[in-house]
Amino acid sequence: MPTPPDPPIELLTPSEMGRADALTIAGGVPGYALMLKAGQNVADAALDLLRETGGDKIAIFCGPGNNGGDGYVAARFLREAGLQVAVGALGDPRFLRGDAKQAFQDWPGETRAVEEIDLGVADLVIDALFGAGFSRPLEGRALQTVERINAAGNPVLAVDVPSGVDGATGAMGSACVRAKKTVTFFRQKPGHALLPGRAACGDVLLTQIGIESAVLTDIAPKTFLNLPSLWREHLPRLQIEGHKYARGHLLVASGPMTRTGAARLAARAGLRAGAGLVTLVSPTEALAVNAAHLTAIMLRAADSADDWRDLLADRRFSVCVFGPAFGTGRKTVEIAEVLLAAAEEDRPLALVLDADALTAFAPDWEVLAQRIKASAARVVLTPHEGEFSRLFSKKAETAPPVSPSERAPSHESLAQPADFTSKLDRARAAAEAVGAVIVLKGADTVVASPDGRASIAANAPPTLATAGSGDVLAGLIGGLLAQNMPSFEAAACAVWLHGEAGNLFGPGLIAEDLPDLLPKVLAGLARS
Ligand SMILES: NC(=O)C1=CN([C@@H]2O[C@H](COP(=O)(O)OP(=O)(O)OC[C@H]3O[C@@H](n4cnc5c(N)ncnc54)[C@H](OP(=O)(O)O)[C@@H]3O)[C@@H](O)[C@H]2O)[C@@H](O)CC1
Ligand SMILES: Nc1ncnc2c1ncn2[C@@H]1O[C@H](COP(=O)(O)OP(=O)(O)O)[C@@H](O)[C@H]1O
Ligand SMILES: [K+]
Repeated sequence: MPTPPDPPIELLTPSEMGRADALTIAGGVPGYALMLKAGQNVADAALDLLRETGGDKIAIFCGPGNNGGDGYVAARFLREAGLQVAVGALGDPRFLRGDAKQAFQDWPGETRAVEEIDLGVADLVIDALFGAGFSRPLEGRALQTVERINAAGNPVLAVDVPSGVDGATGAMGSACVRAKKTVTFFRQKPGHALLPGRAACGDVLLTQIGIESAVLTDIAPKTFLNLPSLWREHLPRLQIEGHKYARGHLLVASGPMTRTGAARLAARAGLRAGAGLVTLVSPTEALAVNAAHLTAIMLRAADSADDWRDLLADRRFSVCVFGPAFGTGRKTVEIAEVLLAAAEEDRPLALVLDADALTAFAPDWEVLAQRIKASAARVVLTPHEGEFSRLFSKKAETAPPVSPSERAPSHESLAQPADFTSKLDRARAAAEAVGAVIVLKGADTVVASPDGRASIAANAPPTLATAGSGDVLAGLIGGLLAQNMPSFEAAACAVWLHGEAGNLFGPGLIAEDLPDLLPKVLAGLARS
């Protein structure tokens, strides 16, 4: 029997996790049984860490909710395992309720105030202050406790999420615990993948506590880790009898004479990603410089929006990457409009609008949204944070649709400051408002689809922060779209391939290196 493919890895918001919990309890599993298993998993992870670092003294900081409850359970198991356990409570533990109260009552040791815990002697700190219920920036005693834990510098094991990190958004307010490891339960949360939360978690250990995956049918999560399991089944498959046109013909628009490199990077990436043919469309003045650098990639001239209209009369051109280093003037808007208008039901066309093509519309995102919605083209927009803010800085005249996530931005403007508004929510709201797949780039690139699905990538190395690497990404997306991969999956796949190529190369990476790493990354993907 062939082994079934790995399923996509869902990320559950704290409220979705609450539903998973509630459905499990409604199915007959006591809530305290879940907490016992969670606390046991924390204790096991603590024992593993101590085996690495040595020592037998553990300080556990327990908060006023069920995260604290997990802490009291772990304290009991660790004491039973022969360790010296000091427990500090934030808030009076006599006011604990429900399962956390039970856990406190079952803890046979002493409980002191957090301030009384001596961090100088602890070999390991367990942070069970706040988890899924963390709801506002830390202040007062809670803030002081977190700052004291960080300043002491002991290795920290966080329960569920490092305290101070919002599990839904990865945001932190005033401060958060810096953990060496984070033990979480059932499924990871967006806050484990989104920055700055991801950086505060250390290694994330996913453990099971008796919640069945079947509860996800009811919850229908729409956020996923960007891993091959999310898009593998949509990868292009070569046909024995296939010809190059069956793999799509990708156009990439070049900028003027002194700004041609970005398009060539995108074009080469598109070809490596598997587009059957790639044509660079160059202003006449830049033909010679482009011609001097191209071999397998073809070259055509187009200067005006009319030239582009004529070019697109050839219906074999199926995808266009438009924007890298193109210029932000009126002509850019006109050509984008020609591209969007060229798509018809019987003339499929996919567009990757990147860089200057986004800035040229800024701040009139509603104009872009109108054009996209009126178009039959499949559209992917690939802004980095700066381009996103520029494009979406203007207030909506008519309220755009609200984000499906629990912490929806207000939509006064889609480009909210980063505080407690998540990158995930902003990308989702923009995808829905514009009617295109949004790739909101960065170290935690979010790909959001207008249908509400979203992925978060956690595999990209910081070496990708190098000039031209975004152009390569745009080309990769174009190359996959050319082979008819669906837009959301193509964008997510390209983001993952881009990250893996960066990992494969290591230090010293420049954008030119990326396209030629693709064969190795693709071969590894085929083997996995
Ligand atoms: N769901 C599951 O399946 C399972 C969940 N489990 C565990 O439960 C955890 C979630 O527990 P939870 O819902 O009780 O929330 P939790 O994180 O303890 O915090 C709530 C308390 O903190 C307070 N508070 C919040 N922010 C604050 C701030 N900035 N500064 C000060 N106070 C603040 C808040 O006060 P309030 O906002 O009500 O005033 C409230 O008192 C989850 O992370 C996991 O570890 C496991 O046992 C296994 C099964
Ligand atoms: N710190 C980082 N870690 C991982 N990936 C990053 C980081 N910074 C940027 N990237 C990635 O590098 C690419 C940069 O794209 P972009 O900002 O458009 O650059 P350029 O315009 O120079 O091509 C994006 O894919 C982005 O996700
Ligand atoms: K915690």
